[in-house]
Amino acid sequence: MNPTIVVENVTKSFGKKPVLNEINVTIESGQLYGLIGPSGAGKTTLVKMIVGMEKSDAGSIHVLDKKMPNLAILQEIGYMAQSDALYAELTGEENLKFFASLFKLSKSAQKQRIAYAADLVNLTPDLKKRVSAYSGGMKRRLSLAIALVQDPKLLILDEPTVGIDPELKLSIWNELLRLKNEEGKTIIVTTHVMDEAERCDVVAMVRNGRILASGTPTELKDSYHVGSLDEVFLKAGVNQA
Ligand SMILES: Nc1ncnc2c1ncn2[C@@H]1O[C@H](COP(=O)(O)OP(=O)(O)OP(=O)(O)O)[C@@H](O)[C@H]1O
Repeated sequence: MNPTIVVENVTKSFGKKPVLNEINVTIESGQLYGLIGPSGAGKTTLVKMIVGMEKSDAGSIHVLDKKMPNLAILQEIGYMAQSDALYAELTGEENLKFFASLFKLSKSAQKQRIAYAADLVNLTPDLKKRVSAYSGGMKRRLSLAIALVQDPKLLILDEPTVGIDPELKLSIWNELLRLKNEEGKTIIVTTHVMDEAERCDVVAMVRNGRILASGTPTELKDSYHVGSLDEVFLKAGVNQA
């Protein structure tokens, strides 16, 4: 099977500021792929390009064999952005219904998916409340539920667990692993947190718009002769400087 995502020689600047430099990434079907790096490294810009929301200056991106941007492929992508794009005057349930209606789902499948997604993020008791009355963490959880609602082949989650308490964070990670292992979903997660990176099949360490190193967590630690991904990041950064 072809890889789900192929990013080739992608370069991007905003004005005169280079943000991504010659990025190459291949993500296989059914892989949980982590993009890890400090604030401003370029992770969000890269995932926005994979989704088709930003255009690269050079290079190409293919998702499920289609060159991005491609409107039809959006049916296959569940995207959770870093800033919540929610309708504040609608309830949580109405937001979920609205986003579910954008996808090819029957009415009964829609109902089932909304119940599943709301339950996963512990929002079922709050579905009838308006989003304007939600806390920051509740809005993050609703955004994650929206990304999952259409049952996409590919999940792209930009810092999905920021502002979420440890217990729920653990259950979300367990569900991501289940979606990968049992349903064969391909998942991209961006994170600042190394313990989340440890759970990924493959990790790419991003800094200053470049990929410093990539591989499985074990491969990375072995090749840098260190015991943690934090140390890999530090060593890889020194090599770049
Ligand atoms: N629309 C834009 N216009 C101008 N500069 C931008 C724009 N979007 C991002 N940038 C700049 O691009 C760089 C990379 O930003 P990006 O959001 O991709 O980083 P990130 O790794 O996702 O960071 P964080 O973890 O804080 O979200 C930053 O210096 C940011 O200021």
